[in-house]
Amino acid sequence: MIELRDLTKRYGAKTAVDGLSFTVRPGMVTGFLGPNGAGKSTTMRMVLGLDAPTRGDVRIEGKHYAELKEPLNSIGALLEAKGVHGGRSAYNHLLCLAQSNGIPERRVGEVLEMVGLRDVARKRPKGFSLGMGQRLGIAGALLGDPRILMFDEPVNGLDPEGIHWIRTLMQHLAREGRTVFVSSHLMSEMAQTAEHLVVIGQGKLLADTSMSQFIAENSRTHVRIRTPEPERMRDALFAEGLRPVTAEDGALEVDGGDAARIGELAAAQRIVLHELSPQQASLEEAFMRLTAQSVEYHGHAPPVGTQVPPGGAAVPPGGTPTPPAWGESWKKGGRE
Ligand SMILES: Nc1ncnc2c1ncn2[C@@H]1O[C@H](COP(=O)(O)OP(=O)(O)OP(=O)(O)O)[C@@H](O)[C@H]1O
Repeated sequence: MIELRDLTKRYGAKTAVDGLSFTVRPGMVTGFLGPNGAGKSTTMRMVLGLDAPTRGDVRIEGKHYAELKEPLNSIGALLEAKGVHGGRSAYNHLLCLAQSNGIPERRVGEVLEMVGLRDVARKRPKGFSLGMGQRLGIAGALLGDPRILMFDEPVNGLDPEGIHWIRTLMQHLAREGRTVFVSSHLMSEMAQTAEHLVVIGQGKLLADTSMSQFIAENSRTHVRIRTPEPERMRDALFAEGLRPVTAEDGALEVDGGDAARIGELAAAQRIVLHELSPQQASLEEAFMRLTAQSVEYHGHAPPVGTQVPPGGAAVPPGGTPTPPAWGESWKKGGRE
């Protein structure tokens, strides 16, 4: 378990982490999400005692990192895969780490096997691909057989096979009852990996919720209808108690509507349809809406599919404005 209480880090005038309080629990993968510069790496460095908090506290199994007797047995971390001595073989790199932490040498062979690097164990990491470097970093994290694992953007730059491997490994470690805390700036990646989500923006907690709750709240469907007779269709929908809105391209959109029922309604009234399609909001869109106000470096265009008026709420194209309190219900303490 990792517990953060009011964790804050300032660099001069910049507040990188701003009063974060949440708990990372064992037995599941917890995704730590936020746009670039949100404060994820700074938070993880404070967990490991590499950065001192300006205010607040973070504990691993109830202790500060510096108080852990055998830190590698408690928490294994992958912060930056490049932190490997390029001139030493992969085996010797891990052996040094093992010896300086009282870990038996046989464990080196075991972790190399686990990450699939046994055949290149005697090679120098200098010549390793990005994926092999990540695997070596993960081998180092697993060396002490820790109860807690923490990975900072582990899939960055990996090919699909590497991404699949890391995802499967994290889920396997969680099923063994370990605490797995993994950061990413990609919602789509986390949707397939994490059971729980902690979302931050500009150092502040935006959400602390289960993935299933996040999906349930964000997979609201609407039905899109295109017809040469929009007025008649609109009247027919209203008569059925449905409330269509007109999208920018003139299509009608019915929130939460049932496509089959709407099709039958159109047929009964002999209204010609050019399109009748159920639509689902993607989690990536939901994540971008949530963090839109707190993205540190905006590009020239707003996030795809959203328009954000200054200080206002996100508006899906042609849709109903999302209230500013969007997602409020699953902020902080939304665990079931
Ligand atoms: N040593 C430092 N000195 C000054 N500012 C820093 C320092 N480290 C981080 N920051 C700033 O703190 C903020 C948070 O950075 P951090 O690297 O923790 O974010 P992140 O969420 O990990 O981002 P990314 O996804 O881009 O890695 C950024 O604005 C960053 O520029």
